[in-house]
Amino acid sequence: MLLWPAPAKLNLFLHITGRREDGYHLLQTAFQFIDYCDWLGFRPGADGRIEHLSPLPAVPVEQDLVYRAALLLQQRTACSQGVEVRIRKHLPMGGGLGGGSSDAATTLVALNHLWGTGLSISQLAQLGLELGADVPVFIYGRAAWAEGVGEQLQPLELPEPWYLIVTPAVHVSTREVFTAPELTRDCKPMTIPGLLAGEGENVCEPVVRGRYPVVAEALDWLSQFSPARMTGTGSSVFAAFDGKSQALAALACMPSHWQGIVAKGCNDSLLLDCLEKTGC
Ligand SMILES: C[C@](O)(CO)[C@H](O)COP(=O)(O)OP(=O)(O)OC[C@H]1O[C@@H](n2ccc(N)nc2=O)[C@H](O)[C@@H]1O
Ligand SMILES: Nc1ncnc2c1ncn2[C@@H]1O[C@H](COP(=O)(O)OP(=O)(O)OP(=O)(O)O)[C@@H](O)[C@H]1O
Repeated sequence: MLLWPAPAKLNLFLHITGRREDGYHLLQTAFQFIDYCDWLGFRPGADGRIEHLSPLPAVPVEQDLVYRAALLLQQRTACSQGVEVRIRKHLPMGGGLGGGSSDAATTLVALNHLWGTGLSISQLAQLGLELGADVPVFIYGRAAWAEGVGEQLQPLELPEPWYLIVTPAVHVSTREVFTAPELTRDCKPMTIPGLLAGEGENVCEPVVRGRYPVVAEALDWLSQFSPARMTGTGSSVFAAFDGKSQALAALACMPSHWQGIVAKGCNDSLLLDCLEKTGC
């Protein structure tokens, strides 16, 4: 069975410029992928059943984004086929690396191909947005400048450094951060040249630092090697290094109760590479 990658993302900065009427926050962010991923396997079947063969311990199957993505595509395209899905989960959950969203995106892209449902990439991205604000960027698979709730995307060419990503053992709820009264919601609009000149920060960082001291500790520890920042609403924090060996050397000093990943920044995601290689 072909395994499909569902890579992680980093938010290189994250600003909030306002709020929509439905309460969702208007963001500016830059997404870049890393070459570290979950792996998903799909076996299509004729009987219409969607079976999740490797459910996640803490997530009921009906709430799993892989199951929800498969069901959504099946229903919207009136597809009569089903599928057995297996996941090899590597990405930490609730870490701000977008693992659930990426699993959903890979499911939509893979099943659209395997079921022959014929949706365009932009139709898949629109469908994905119903599952989560981060899903569209994973469907397009290109590093991007994002606005709106993260669905207005412009491709970006960015340096592709090695990153050390540290995930302290704490689950940060995205909803909790976005409802925090102390969150800065009135950032002045930034521009792509500003990003490339090094401007930008993650406005969720002070909120998470204040509420989860272990994230503050991880940021402070990582900053001794290279400027460190939180991705998304945390809990993962990351720093860029010139080479893999420097990132691995820092990882070797990391306190053992944290999870650390050394990975390369990618402007094209592993999913996109896989589609290009297989000619899908
Ligand atoms: C923080 C980011 O990871 C940055 O990339 C994303 O904006 C979050 O995207 P996501 O995990 O796909 O988020 P969703 O599953 O759509 O939303 C989770 C919860 O976060 C809040 N939320 C999310 C995104 C957004 N732009 N504004 C919000 O207020 C909403 O209360 C929502 O109920
Ligand atoms: N396939 C899945 N993988 C991971 N989490 C899932 C999945 N399906 C549903 N979830 C739910 O989504 C929540 C967020 O998981 P995820 O790993 O995407 O967090 P995250 O990286 O912080 O995401 P984001 O930055 O997009 O908020 C989990 O706590 C879990 O309850």
